[in-house]
Amino acid sequence: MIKVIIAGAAGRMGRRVALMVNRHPRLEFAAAFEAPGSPAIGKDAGFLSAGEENGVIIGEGLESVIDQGDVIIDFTFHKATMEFARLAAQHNRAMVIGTTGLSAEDLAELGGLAKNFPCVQAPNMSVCVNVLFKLAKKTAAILGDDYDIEIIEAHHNKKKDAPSGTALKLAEMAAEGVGRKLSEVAVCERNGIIGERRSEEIGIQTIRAADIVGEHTVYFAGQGERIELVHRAHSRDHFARGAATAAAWIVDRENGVYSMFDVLGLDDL
Ligand SMILES: NC(=O)C1=CN([C@@H]2O[C@H](COP(=O)(O)OP(=O)(O)OC[C@H]3O[C@@H](n4cnc5c(N)ncnc54)[C@H](O)[C@@H]3O)[C@@H](O)[C@H]2O)C=CC1
Ligand SMILES: O=C(O)C1=N[C@H](C(=O)O)C[C@H](O)C1
Repeated sequence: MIKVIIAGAAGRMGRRVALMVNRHPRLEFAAAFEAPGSPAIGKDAGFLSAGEENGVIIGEGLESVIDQGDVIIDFTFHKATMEFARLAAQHNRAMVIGTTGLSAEDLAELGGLAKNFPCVQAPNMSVCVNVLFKLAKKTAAILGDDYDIEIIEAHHNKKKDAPSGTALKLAEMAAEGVGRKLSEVAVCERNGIIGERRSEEIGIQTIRAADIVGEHTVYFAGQGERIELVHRAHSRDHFARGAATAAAWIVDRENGVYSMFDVLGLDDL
């Protein structure tokens, strides 16, 4: 069995990941940890996620549990994720990184660190969303420059980063489809007398409200008609299931950074 360490085990995602790891035939939930000072430290992770004790007591920080597992599943906060990646590189532990909000510098550092460990990093672990990424690129490529591309994302009011990592990836895929560089055409805010929309813009707008799990819509709008590509998450379980699938997949890989396209075999689409 592949032994899994869950980072941020008391979080919204950490709790669902614990359930999906338990259900996976090749994975064993071996250890869990939380941020120093978290009230969850010392509690049973199974009790937090499923209301039933499973004997995995939540530790304080990754160093306290890193020897107990083969692969770390991380849904925490970007600064913490980078600390875990540095430790994973030192101890040659595999990682699955679902945390969003990693900067371009963070991703460049991760690429260097991953010479010493294998890692799946993806802003969305859902099968349908990864198919949507491919559809966004293909649709943009088919429709070309005459269609305005706009993205709207909606999430719960506890989310810390904006736009969502998924919205940014959708924008990147659409930009690739029409041969644009996202950093040159992304527009994440509109307010005041902003003038007419430049045709090459890719707009990304954010909604934060109550308990919305996660919704993404990509508009391709032409004269008199539009296509909308939409994904709505009904719960967090499909993200967690994707992370468990990635954990079972990554342990046998060479060092390096992989995506969910690699895990799901979507790369050639
Ligand atoms: N890739 C994907 O499919 C998905 C990614 N996410 C991303 O996952 C991240 C977490 O989301 P949620 O679970 O909703 O947040 P959350 O705030 O409910 O959970 C994060 C957990 O990480 C813990 N944490 C923070 N710093 C830590 C540290 N230094 N050491 C150990 N634990 C630490 C927190 O105490 C908290 O329990 C966000 O970046 C979110 O965007 C969320 C859903 C799906
Ligand atoms: O914070 C969340 O909840 C989610 N975050 C991810 C993102 O930023 O794209 C994925 C999902 O939409 C849920």
